[in-house]
Amino acid sequence: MQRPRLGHRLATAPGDVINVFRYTHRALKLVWQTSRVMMLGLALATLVAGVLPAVAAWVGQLIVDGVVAAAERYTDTTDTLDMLAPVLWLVALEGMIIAMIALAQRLLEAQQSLLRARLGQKVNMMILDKAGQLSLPQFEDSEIYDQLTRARREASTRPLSLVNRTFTLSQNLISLASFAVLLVQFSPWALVIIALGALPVFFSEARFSGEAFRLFRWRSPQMREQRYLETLLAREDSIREVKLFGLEPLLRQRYRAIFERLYDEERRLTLRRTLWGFLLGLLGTLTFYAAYGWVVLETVIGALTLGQMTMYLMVFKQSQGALSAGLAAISGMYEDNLYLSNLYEFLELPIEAERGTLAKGAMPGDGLRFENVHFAYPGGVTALHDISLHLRPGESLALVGENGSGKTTLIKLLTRLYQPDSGRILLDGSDLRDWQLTALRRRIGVIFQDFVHYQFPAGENLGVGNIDAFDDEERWREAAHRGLANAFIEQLPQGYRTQLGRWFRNGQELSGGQWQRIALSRAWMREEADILVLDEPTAAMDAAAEAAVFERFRQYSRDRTAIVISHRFSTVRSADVIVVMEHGHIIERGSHDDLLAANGRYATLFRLQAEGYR
Ligand SMILES: Nc1ncnc2c1ncn2[C@@H]1O[C@H](COP(=O)(O)OP(=O)(O)OP(=O)(O)O)[C@@H](O)[C@H]1O
Repeated sequence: MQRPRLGHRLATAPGDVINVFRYTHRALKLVWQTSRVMMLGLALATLVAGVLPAVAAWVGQLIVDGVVAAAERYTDTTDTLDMLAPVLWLVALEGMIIAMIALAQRLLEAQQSLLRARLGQKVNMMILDKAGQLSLPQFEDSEIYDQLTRARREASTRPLSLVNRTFTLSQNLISLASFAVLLVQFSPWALVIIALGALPVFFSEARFSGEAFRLFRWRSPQMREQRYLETLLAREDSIREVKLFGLEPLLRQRYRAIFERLYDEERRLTLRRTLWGFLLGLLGTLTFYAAYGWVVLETVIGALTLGQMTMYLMVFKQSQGALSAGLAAISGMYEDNLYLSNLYEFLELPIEAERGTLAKGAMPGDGLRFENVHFAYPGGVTALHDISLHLRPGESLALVGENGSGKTTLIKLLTRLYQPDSGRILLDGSDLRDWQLTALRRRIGVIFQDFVHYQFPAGENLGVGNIDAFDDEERWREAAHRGLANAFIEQLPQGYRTQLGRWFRNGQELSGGQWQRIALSRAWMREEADILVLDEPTAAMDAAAEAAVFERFRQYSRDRTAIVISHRFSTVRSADVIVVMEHGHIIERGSHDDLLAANGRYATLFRLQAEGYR
């Protein structure tokens, strides 16, 4: 495995630097859109928290000088309260300023935490929206999957972090400017000393942020693998097999090994970051004490009053704090920008624009045509070669062939989950590409062999088959009747309202065959669909159930085009056309009787299966 190229380059050219910060304004805009009130509140609280410390330092100076002056004037006969009154007022003022700073800080934190929640939700929704727009080939691309995972893991907190840092930076810049006004009166060199102390840490932090980000990117495939192993070890649908095969130790060992490898890199980076942070941080301490000595010296020789000395020391300390906080904010912004680049990379993935506009074909009633269709999966071998076939409305087609011969792929093309590499697929005389996707999908009802077991109530498990009738209980019942699921659903504790699956409270798990009946009924939710496709719908059913299912299927699909994929010839034989596929080619086609008479592949397979039943 390749080690990450850590620390290989930081943005150095001016263009790069600007580029690195290019997401800042987008993050600001995002927060602005999320809540204007809170963003303005944040800005105000930041301003207050930025200006007040300098004011407090200045009042502090007035207090000390006031005390010294009072002490000088003090004699036994003076009215103490009268003399101290101005100083006491100043002390009260200082107390109020400190209270205001505390209030501003609290308000900052409260608004940040509320914004964090809203913004996290917003970014997650953006990611999920985008995920919904990706095409199937994009989903199957592991690079894109990594991008999605990275975006989901880190991106939701980054926009707010960026905004907070922008504000922290402004707050510290304001403080720094106000401190500078005070410090310049002491000496302009004081500013130079402070800057010299803080810059080295800044550069090292920026460098390490870049390295940390590259490490994060480099390890996203491993993180994904780790998550997958977690799923295997902790999900009910896999744990049964994992337990029976005794896979736990092996999987846990893999999980640990990935962690060790990642941890090793992380430890190296953390150690280096800490060491450099400490060494360069010493410089800051050193410059502070140099300045300290200088201020003390000036006071001793009488150039500064005691009050001024107290103020300058405080201002020195606080300017240094403000400068390093400001610089840390900049390097943090750089880091946030790197992570946001991930998010925006994902959000800006090109998606195929919908070009189709047709809601009706050019030749209604022509049915379905495949014309010399070729197709290969991205990066895979050719799965379909030169497929041509024509199905008229009302005709039924059965697809048979060995595993991997291309039957399901043909259906995926028919439903436009993938596009042919060459050739055309026509519905009612118009290319599928020219059809409006929603209009096309409304006409087709498909149940794939790996249909989803939704952890929803039974009725909704049917409702998903037709989003327009999702909640329609009448339609659920009708569909369940057609799919032979009504009998067992009605016996569930809450009938159609019974939660299915084991994930949630009171969930009822179904048998494989019962789930298949649910899936079949789902297909019947699409009353307006005139093309029905069942990809091995009855594999988990007993023979009697299968016979009953197909009896119903024939009854209800009489005026529709029906496509069935099955390995059971008893199911297949009644279809109008049977197509035999092998390695992506159609090798035979015809009715059951034609194919038996031709005595080819179909006849051999049919006899083989019939033998088995004898
Ligand atoms: N998503 C995919 N990406 C890449 N290759 C795929 C993908 N799905 C299927 N294939 C490959 O395409 C070929 C045809 O697969 P397909 O699923 O169409 O076969 P099938 O005839 O439906 O098989 P089965 O009877 O096992 O369901 C196989 O060689 C398979 O490895």
